[in-house]
Amino acid sequence: MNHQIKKDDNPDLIEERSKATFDTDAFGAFIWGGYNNLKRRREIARYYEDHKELHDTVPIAFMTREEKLENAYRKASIFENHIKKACDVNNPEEVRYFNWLVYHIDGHPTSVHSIMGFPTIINQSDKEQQERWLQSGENREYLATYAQTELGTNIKKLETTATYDQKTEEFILNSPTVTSLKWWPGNMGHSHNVAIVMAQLWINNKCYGPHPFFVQIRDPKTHKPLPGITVGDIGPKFGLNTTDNGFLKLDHVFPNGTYVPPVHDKIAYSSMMLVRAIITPLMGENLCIGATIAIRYSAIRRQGEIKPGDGEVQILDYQTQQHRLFPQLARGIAFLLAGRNTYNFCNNVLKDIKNGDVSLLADLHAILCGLKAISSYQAELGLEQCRMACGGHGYSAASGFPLLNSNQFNGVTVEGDNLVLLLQVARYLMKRAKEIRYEIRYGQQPSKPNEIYDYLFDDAPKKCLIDQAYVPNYKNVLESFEYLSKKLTLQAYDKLEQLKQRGRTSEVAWNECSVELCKAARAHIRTFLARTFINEVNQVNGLPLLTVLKDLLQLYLFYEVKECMAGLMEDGYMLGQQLHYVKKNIYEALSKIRPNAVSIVDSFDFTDRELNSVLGRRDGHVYENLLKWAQASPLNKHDVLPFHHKYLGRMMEEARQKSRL
Ligand SMILES: Cc1cc2nc3c(=O)[nH]c(=O)nc-3n(C[C@H](O)[C@H](O)[C@H](O)COP(=O)(O)OP(=O)(O)OC[C@H]3O[C@@H](n4cnc5c(N)ncnc54)[C@H](O)[C@@H]3O)c2cc1C
Repeated sequence: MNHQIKKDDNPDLIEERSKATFDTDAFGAFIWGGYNNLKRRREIARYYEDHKELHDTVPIAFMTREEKLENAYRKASIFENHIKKACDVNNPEEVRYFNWLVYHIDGHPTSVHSIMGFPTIINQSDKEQQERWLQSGENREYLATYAQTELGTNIKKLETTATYDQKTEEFILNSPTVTSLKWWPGNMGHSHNVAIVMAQLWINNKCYGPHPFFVQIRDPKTHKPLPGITVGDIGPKFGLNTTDNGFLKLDHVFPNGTYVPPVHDKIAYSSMMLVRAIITPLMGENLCIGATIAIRYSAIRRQGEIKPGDGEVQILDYQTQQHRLFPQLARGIAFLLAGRNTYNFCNNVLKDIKNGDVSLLADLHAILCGLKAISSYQAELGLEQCRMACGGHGYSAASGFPLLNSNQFNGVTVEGDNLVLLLQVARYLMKRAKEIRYEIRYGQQPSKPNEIYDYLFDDAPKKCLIDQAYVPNYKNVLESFEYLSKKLTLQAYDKLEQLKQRGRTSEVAWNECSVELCKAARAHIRTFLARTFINEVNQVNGLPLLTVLKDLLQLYLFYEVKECMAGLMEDGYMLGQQLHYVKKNIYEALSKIRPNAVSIVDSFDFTDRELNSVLGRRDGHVYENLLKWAQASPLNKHDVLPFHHKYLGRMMEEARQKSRL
């Protein structure tokens, strides 16, 4: 049963919705972690809808950058009055959802304080600092950005210095070179007045590595930059243009406070870990939003015939359209599920770290790096598929894709460039490979199961067992991923060791293996994503929902096998005939998903505000609203543009006069 059916909607959507073989609310509850969460999302969305002062005055696609910022500043100033009424402020998911509804996708002027600056203060300050800065930070008496990246430096070699002056007992922060300028921190350009600055700590001519410093960059009252601070916006970007990413030059600045070392040196990265943990479900959500827009539009768009004379078909009936869109849907769901799992894992490990237990830190770090890299990359490619699937209208801002996709572009870069992150996963895998080769497991109790990488130590079947069984065997597919991941890990390790034996330094050998190291990392994350999806589906009760989830899982798993078939086939592990079974499974899953496709995307329960797309509207009334959208364009405020006669008009008039001569 589809709960979105409404009498006056587009008849094609009503027809699609009436075919649902499962309950869309049950699916929604599965996706959002239970019926109560689904209910709370609806209540929060209703609150947002009922409070017009939180809405954009015009679609932001029609606003200049300054107008976007002013609109977001306006909302930020009333946000606090509303959030306590709209949400349980102790529930991060409710807060995130309300934020998303109010500010939507293009960033906003308090975002970095909430997701990076303030969490850093919470996680990395001592008791005295907390007394001074915690409550006031929560009240937003100040707004803190997180300033790590520099114009031209790499993280390990940050050039910003924090030198301890023994005489005055003060730290002096400095940007000694042009490349040391902080560049990119969100909201630093104009909105925030405090920066958590990562700087190399120098005491007595000895460098203690990068450490965070709490630096007041603007006067709390006048908001003018403080002495020694040069700060501003870095200019327009691909997306996120409602965020003022900034530059910062520090000229002998004295931050407050004394230095207290963290419980563990890795805790300095806890803010980044938390953000990475949030990124994967966000990537899933973005991809599901793109799939929702494209699938709904494909259900109302009729173009061409399949059987001559039978009339124009919905473009969703073309197998190519299904093959383009449904895997994005399945991947989006896989990221949502894996993201939810790792977010919980991350919070638990961060608690452990605070208590001095860092035993799971490496596992967490590797999984977060890898998931962030894979989910952001695949979401970017997938959203582009969704855009292309909408033809010409996909290119219009009315589709929502220009804003959605251009903002997605930052996902592969922020919080660590994807390739650099994959290489970090590979470092972790190389440690495991060494353990396998030497038959020892450093620092691990063999009795303590570790689902993330235990498979690397197990003996998987030497032959791929994918067959043409009527019911696909997911275990066989998972074993194939495990086989490939282990093979690529050991191959990369052996090659590294051989290169070192031939005299290469570790660093040079590493660089010469880096493409293969990234492949191993991708294979490890693919295995993790597949296992999580299988585990989640296995926990579902209720046959109608289970059936549709299994269709999506079937598509997900076999599509991923197809993506990595070269690796599976090159050593004869998988045979040509098995590839045939894989493709058969994909096509079969596409046709099973087709009748439920609109109901699946309806189950996400995205509001029109979230979709921000004329093409993806819930009611399916696309064409009349495309006209309304176009008419709202500021260009159409005038019948004749004010500068027309000055240029084009004059040009045409002069040409006409010349031809009369
Ligand atoms: C929208 C946006 C918001 C941001 N917000 C913030 C913020 O709030 N605070 C903040 O501090 N920073 C922020 N950043 C900066 C961001 O974290 C960095 O841009 C990102 O980590 C990549 O670093 P980089 O720009 O120095 O890229 P580079 O390190 O210069 O990477 C360029 C290329 O070189 C390759 N490369 C680099 N190193 C290696 C290596 N070791 N091995 C192999 N290949 C390598 C990369 O794969 C990449 O292809 C933001 C960036 C963006 C785009």
